[in-house]
Amino acid sequence: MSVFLTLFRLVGGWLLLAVVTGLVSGFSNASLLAMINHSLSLSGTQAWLNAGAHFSLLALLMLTTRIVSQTTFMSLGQKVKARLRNELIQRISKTPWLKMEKTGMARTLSVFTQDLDTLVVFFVSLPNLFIYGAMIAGCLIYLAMLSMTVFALALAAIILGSVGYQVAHGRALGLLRRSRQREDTLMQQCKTLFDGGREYRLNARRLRQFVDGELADNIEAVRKERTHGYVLYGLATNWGSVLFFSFIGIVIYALRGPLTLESTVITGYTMVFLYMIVPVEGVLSALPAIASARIALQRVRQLSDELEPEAPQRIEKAGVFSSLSLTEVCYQYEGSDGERFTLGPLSLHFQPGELVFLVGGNGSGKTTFANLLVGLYPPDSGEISLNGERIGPDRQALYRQQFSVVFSDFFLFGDVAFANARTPEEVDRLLHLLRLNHKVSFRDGRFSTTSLSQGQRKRLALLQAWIEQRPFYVFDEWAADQDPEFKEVFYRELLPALKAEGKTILAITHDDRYFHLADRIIKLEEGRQVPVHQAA
Ligand SMILES: Nc1ncnc2c1ncn2[C@@H]1O[C@H](COP(=O)(O)OP(=O)(O)OP(=O)(O)O)[C@@H](O)[C@H]1O
Repeated sequence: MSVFLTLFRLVGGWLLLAVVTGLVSGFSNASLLAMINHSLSLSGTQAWLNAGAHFSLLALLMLTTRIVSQTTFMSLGQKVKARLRNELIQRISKTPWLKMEKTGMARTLSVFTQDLDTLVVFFVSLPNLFIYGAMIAGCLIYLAMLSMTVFALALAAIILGSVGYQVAHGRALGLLRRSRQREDTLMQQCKTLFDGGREYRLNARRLRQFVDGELADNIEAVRKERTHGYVLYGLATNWGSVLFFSFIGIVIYALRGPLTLESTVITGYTMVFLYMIVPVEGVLSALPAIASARIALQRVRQLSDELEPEAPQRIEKAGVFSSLSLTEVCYQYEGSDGERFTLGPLSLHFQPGELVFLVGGNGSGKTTFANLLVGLYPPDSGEISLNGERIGPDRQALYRQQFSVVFSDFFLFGDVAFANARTPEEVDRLLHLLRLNHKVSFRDGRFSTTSLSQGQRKRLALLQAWIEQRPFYVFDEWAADQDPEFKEVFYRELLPALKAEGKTILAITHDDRYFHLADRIIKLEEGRQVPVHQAA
């Protein structure tokens, strides 16, 4: 029932319309049967004509309500899908980066595609559920009118069928739920197949191990769980059919004598029973769609809950950047194997126009510090102040807008968000300085191409950051994949030019031959700041 309540919340009155028209269609369908049965005993032209007119009206009602129900359910399926997609996208866009990182793209994509499609399939099967359900209910009422004893027997068969169905259903649901979780892993594994595509091609053994091992095992596990789940549903459906036919057989052949049923009454029963075969099987085969939809909705809701949005943000304009302070700031990773890495406690101060280098060995916490500094990771303790004001949870978004970052694994956009922050002449000048002017042009806020070498792409990412005109720049090992000539340009021309504009720069670097150019060097070791011993 919770599936319907959730869907009702999403589409409201339209769902009610689709359900009611479906029920009307089903009941009018059952009434048609009663009418046909009744008409067989009529005599006289007038009586036939009257019955014919009733028949036509009822048939028209049954058909029009069926069409309305089917089309409404179908369009509601797409509506729910679009609505949930929008809700999820809105939520993702408001989720702090750390939560997104933890949730992972594979699971999100899997919910976005498979689970939402499952809901659409559910909506497609809903008309049958309601129309057939009402037909069965109508037929049962008609049966009750014909004979209460036969009706009681039918009810007993239905109860027996439901108990059997529930047993299979509980087991099948568990299997389907487990297989859906496996599909997330499968999605992640397919991503690995692409992300590591080059490395796999260069290492055939690794590729085979992955494809024939983990990946094949998972595909097989999904196949088994799905097959078992659906076979159980199939068995439950057949159990329903067996009961149904046994019931028909018992009533028509075994109870005909004891119940002293006349052959005209028997004809009536037979018609009702035969009429019920299609709806009974239709309802039984539509039931797995409800189970799948329930799992899909649970997964959508779970993802939505996990993607908890940031605290409501204060609407205010940032003042001119004058200082940034970190006081006793700490951040800790909780590794899955219980291993922990702690950054801090760190107390640091930054001012406009400062060029600061952040150095330290691999794994010393430089990138973690950059994420913390720019507000992508919230500090576990300590505080960050901008222009002397503490940055609370309600000012995180505003705080982040102070920074332009080129991460070591940066994402290169084809356009620039703040195209007017620099003039086209300034952009052209920097394109020249970055030696990109022969490759890329910048028009109407877009770059002509991003199909460049890795080093060139990184230069373009720097250009984008520069165009944004933020007060604080962070470069994570920006020069690592630049040629020596361009390293010179970066350290001796670009960084000083940004500094001359009054920008604060934190550059994570291992290039010790340029360390003397920094105003200050921060060195990290195992997450803690240590003194720098710089060669003269
Ligand atoms: N997502 C994560 N979950 C758990 N631990 C992490 C995570 N990311 C990094 N770490 C751990 O935090 C430590 C610091 O990592 P970080 O990436 O900040 O180092 P770094 O100084 O930037 O290293 P490098 O010079 O190699 O880029 C490492 O020991 C790493 O194992």
